[in-house]
Amino acid sequence: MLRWITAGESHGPALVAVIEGLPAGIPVSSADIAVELGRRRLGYGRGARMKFEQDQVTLIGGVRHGLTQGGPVAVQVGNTEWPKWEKIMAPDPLSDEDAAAVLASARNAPLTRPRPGHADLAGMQKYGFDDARPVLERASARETAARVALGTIAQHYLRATVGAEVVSHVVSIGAAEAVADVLPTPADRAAIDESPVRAFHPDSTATLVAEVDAAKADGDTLGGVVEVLVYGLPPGLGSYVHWDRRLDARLAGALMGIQAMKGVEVGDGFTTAHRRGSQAHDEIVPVAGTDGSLDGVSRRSNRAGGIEGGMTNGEVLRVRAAMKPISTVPRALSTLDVATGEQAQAIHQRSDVCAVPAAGVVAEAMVALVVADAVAEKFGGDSVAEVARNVRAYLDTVSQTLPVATG
Ligand SMILES: Cc1cc2nc3c(=O)[nH]c(=O)nc-3n(C[C@H](O)[C@H](O)[C@H](O)COP(=O)(O)O)c2cc1C
Ligand SMILES: C=C(O[C@@H]1CC(C(=O)O)=C[C@@H](OP(=O)(O)O)[C@H]1O)C(=O)O
Repeated sequence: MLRWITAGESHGPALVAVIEGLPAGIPVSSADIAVELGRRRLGYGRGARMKFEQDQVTLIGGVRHGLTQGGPVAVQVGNTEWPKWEKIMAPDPLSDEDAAAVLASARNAPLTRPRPGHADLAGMQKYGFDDARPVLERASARETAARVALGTIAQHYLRATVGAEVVSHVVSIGAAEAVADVLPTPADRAAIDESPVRAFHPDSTATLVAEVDAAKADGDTLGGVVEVLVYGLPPGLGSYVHWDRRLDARLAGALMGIQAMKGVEVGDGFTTAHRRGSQAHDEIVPVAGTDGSLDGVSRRSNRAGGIEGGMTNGEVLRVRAAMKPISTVPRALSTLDVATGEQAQAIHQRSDVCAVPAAGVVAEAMVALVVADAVAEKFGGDSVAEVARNVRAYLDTVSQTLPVATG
């Protein structure tokens, strides 16, 4: 079982993340994590903050000379903007002089006009704050940098043990849909990252970019849909025996746990609900070996997205997440000022117009973490070699559970 947790605020000194339960021998370095964090910062429509702020990765524990050691792995993602926030976000009590300076600073002006759609108002009510600052500091999707750091390790674990690879792409932004003809494979990762909107089909990029430009020109914001695919998973990860062991349920929870995600689809999900059964399921076909005997099974389609009965079925895992539009809307929405009780316009200093491309990278991380957990649960093992051995032994067993020779 993998356990992991993140801590830290948007304008704090650093985010930290710890993951426990990984075997020894997973190759990973701070440079690998930095590459993934760089991917998360990209994307057409991101706000000014992404340009001037930088992530500083430090592996604090659990990794030696590029390999995990079997203990908890701790990662710190430092924030280069910290000096500007050092007093406003200071963990320790301030001297009278510093407290007076913070009170007078424009940067620390109380945020009393909560944004509809953000965590501000409900967070203030829940925790008893009269200022949205402490709420938005932790609700902010800056925290997803910590998840992507852990997701990098999860992806390396999947590659080293079961040989699985994760890829994500943007399916739509606002009302603009990407061309959907063939699914991307891991070989397409670099090409997808080269698109400013992380679209796979080259004809999609201009359409999606134009949608972002139009929203920006209108002082508005956008959401969209991202898809994550995992290639190379064995059948039998997750289980049908209990609701909280179902892999689809675990993936849905993890994806919905990303800030601003409001829908999750497994395979053809919502479309399948409109189909008849004969058009909904993935027919099973035997695969013959060179001598004509049964060598495996395959499917005529993959509408289920690689999961049946809460378990992987050996096909490509495919899930989507729907992101709502960014709630810090430049043409600010109506709210109340909690300091006066009067009608007001919601806070708007700066924000992303659209963060869907970045959300795809975060979704990859969440999927990798859930699938890595399911692999750890099924195969155990304290070293990568032991996990890989367990995987091979299981795959041999799986082929033996198929009916005997057909030919
Ligand atoms: C990568 C990413 C970037 C985001 N950027 C912003 C942003 O710049 N401004 C904003 O208001 N919300 C942004 N959000 C969404 C908020 O974090 C989110 O709406 C808020 O935490 C409330 O949670 P909820 O939308 O799940 O209810 C972003 C989300 C993600 C995943
Ligand atoms: C900092 C990141 O994203 C932030 C997520 C976010 C939000 O409300 O979720 C709001 C914006 O921050 P600010 O309100 O300070 O401009 C984004 O820039 C990041 O992704 O690293």
